[in-house]
Amino acid sequence: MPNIFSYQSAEVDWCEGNFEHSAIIAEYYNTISNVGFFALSPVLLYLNRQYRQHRPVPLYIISGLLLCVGLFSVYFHMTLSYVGQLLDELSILWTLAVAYSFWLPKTYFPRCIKSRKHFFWLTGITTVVSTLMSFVKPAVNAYALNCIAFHLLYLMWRELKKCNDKRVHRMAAVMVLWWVLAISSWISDRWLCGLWQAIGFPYLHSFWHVLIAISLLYCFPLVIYFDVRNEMPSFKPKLGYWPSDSWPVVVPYIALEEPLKQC
Ligand SMILES: CCCCCCCC/C=C\CCCCCCCC(=O)N[C@@H](CO)[C@H](O)/C=C/CCCCCCCCCCCCC
Ligand SMILES: [Ca+2]
Ligand SMILES: [Zn+2]
Repeated sequence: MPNIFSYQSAEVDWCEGNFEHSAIIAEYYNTISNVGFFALSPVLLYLNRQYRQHRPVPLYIISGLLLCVGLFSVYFHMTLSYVGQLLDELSILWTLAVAYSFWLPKTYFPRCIKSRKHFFWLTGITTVVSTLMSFVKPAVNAYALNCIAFHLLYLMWRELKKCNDKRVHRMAAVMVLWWVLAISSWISDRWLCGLWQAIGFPYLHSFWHVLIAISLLYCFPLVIYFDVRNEMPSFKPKLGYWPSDSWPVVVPYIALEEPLKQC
């Protein structure tokens, strides 16, 4: 029986050639391109610090989980081991589960769920079952995870229908654009590897890492914006860009404004 920790024991092998740039790192560019996930957490925590002061638990837990996603993705591409692949996929699954538990607006709860506490239990049980099922055919897991993005898009669209702020709509459009580029790179690497190898550019999966990290940079402020609007009625969310609106490269964040108090 092959050792599940051994190099190249995973079901999946990405298009980039193995051990071409290092004797210990199987896919060199797919490994180093995870750097974005390590930057994402401190950026989210720092820029959204007003939100963090009022709702520290979700932001700290999600930031920690994003670091795990980066770490396990590095381990996976470095070794291409079976354990690496499962850790990579399961860390994404649990990050999504925690994000949904904290941030899914109550209006989207199934009818039988009466409170967020019950929703926590539902997501917890669903995620444990999915974790067990993920061992059946690990190669399918990534496809299932990518499908969740379509549900996220649907949620964003429903929430945007209730929002008149043009800047927020623009930020959502930019997020979708980055995601389309990201998912196109992921699919191209998976399905058209022969073509990319033939032209000597089998690096699309590293582009996916960078592009999905950028789309998350837009996705989280949007989620925070809707959370403040739905769950923190004493504040008004305000979209800002760091370092300033006029810079060519900017990072979005959410500031909290207290609506004028009536005496
Ligand atoms: C109300 C809900 C709020 C949800 C907030 C979103 C939380 C997103 C959390 C984590 C996503 C991390 C995805 C990074 C993957 C990096 C590792 C990787 O590349 N793994 C591959 C193998 O190396 C593996 O094949 C990839 C699997 C697919 C993962 C797809 C995850 C879907 C993420 C949704 C992203 C939303 C962005 C914009 C949505 C339109
Ligand atoms: Ca490879
Ligand atoms: Zn990857």
